Amino acid sequence: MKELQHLNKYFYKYKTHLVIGIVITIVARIFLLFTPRYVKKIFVIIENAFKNNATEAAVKADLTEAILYIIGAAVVGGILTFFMRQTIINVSRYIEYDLKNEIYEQYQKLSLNFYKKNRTGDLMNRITEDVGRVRMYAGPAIMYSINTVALFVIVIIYMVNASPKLTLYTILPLPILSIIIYKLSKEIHKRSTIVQEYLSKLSTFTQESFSGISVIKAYGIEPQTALNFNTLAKESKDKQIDLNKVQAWFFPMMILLIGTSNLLVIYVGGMQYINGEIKSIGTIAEFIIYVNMLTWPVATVGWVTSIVQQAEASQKRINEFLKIVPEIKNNNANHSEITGDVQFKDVNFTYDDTNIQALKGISFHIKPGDTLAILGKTGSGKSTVLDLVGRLYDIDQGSILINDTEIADLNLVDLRNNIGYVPQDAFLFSDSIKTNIKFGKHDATDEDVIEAAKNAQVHKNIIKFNKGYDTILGERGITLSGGQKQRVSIARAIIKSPKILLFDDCLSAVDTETEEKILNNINKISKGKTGIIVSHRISAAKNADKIIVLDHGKIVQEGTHDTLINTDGYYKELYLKQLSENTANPL
Ligand SMILES: Nc1ncnc2c1ncn2[C@@H]1O[C@H](COP(=O)(O)OP(=O)(O)OP(=O)(O)O)[C@@H](O)[C@H]1O
Repeated sequence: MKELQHLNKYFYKYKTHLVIGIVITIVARIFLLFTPRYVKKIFVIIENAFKNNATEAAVKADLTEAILYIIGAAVVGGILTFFMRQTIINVSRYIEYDLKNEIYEQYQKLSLNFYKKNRTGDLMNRITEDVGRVRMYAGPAIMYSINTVALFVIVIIYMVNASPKLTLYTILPLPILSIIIYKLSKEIHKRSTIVQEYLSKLSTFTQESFSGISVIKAYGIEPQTALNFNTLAKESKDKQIDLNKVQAWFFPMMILLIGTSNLLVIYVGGMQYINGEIKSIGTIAEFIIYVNMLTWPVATVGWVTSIVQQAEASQKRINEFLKIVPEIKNNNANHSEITGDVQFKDVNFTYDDTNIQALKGISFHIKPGDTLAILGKTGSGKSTVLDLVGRLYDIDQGSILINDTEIADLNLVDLRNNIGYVPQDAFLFSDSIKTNIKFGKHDATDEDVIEAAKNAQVHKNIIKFNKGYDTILGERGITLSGGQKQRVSIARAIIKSPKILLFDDCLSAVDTETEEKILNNINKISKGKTGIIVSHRISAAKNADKIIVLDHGKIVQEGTHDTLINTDGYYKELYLKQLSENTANPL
């Protein structure tokens, strides 16, 4: 229960609902317990009528009164039971909602390292399945526990009053029932976890094969894929049948134990009646109803125990994530003015997980409004420089200054709001093109969106789609070409009009002519803005105010296009190579 203490703050938050729920539960039980007592009364009325030769009218009047009491109590009890669920179960839904938000907020704060260390499936499971199990504790488990305790206390008092000996025999099989249900629930949970695992394996497999359907078809491996699917589906079916075997025991066990208790009541009660220890046969009828009333709540003791154990395990997993202190923290609550002056001073950076030293002693200075181009072989550290400017990671040694202030001392929100980042793999959400472009600036007008798309040279493509800017992208929508995706992603960055623009090899999928146009537009609109362009192409770098060439995390060349094409080294080699390759579009 230690882990579940995390929920206490929520129970406190919804204390009024909970208290009302508990009171309603107790009152509802009291009303529902009118039934057995009035059933006994009916027996007594009839027994007395025979003994005393009562008139038919008098018996009818007494019976009608008793029946009306039973109906009235059942109606009130039913209404209160409805409100019991409406209060306690609703609280569990509120807690589920709060907990999901708490986890999601924490996810957003955690750094990229966290996402690399944890699988997406695991992150999703904690916010869905684990929270779902915790909800079962916060709602049904609490409701059934209160219900059971309230019912038990009241019923036992009534029963002892009626016949202590019969009470003892009646409740004797109940603990056995509880233990059996507990064991069954545990086994059901164990087997259903396995079933769940197989279901998620099956859905991951299907999802991957649909995403990679073009590769599957191109390689003609449909029969093999179908065979793999069949194997997984068969295993999944076998596990489901295993589960059904245990589940099938649940109700027969309950019926058996209820039957045993009923027989005991009839036998022991009958003997007591014959011996004159109980006065009315109605007591036996009353006890039979008690037994049936108690069975379900007692069975739930076993079920609730298993729910609490599962919730404890799930909350433990959730707490593991909630306790992680975000690596990248906002160290400045005040507003930071960002102008776009970016300076790296002897920066070293090593990735934690791979221990790869991606940057070694990097130094450069970009003044507001200037453009820096970074070139270098694959894996030389270019993207890492951009990630560090956006403070996606904190550095090990050296310093990164923005406006002469250490990057870690700037307000993180202001820093990121002033950065427009276009990643290597343009990621677009399954939404309209317009929403994807507006992602960087929610209050952008339609004119702003069109302007940004024009500058990114993608407007003409968009208006050719039937629904233009309202065209939906992604799974249920259309698929953009690699170059179109990159340009929508550029429009998303420039619409923000940020102080610093970061382009990570984001023009690789567009032809050099379009690249030229985009770069010209960016030059025009980014007057006074700082740009860092990572590229493998000279065409993207040649107009930059400064160019650096990286190799194995070190700067091996730096200068302008004119100086570098006249200096032996990587830049000149690349220039000559691309010049000969691209005679149609001279550099
Ligand atoms: N998230 C990461 N975790 C661990 N190591 C990384 C990570 N990203 C990059 N690296 C490693 O750091 C080094 C520099 O990578 P980086 O992505 O900065 O290179 P790059 O020059 O941008 O490459 P490319 O041109 O292929 O995009 C590489 O050796 C890479 O394997």
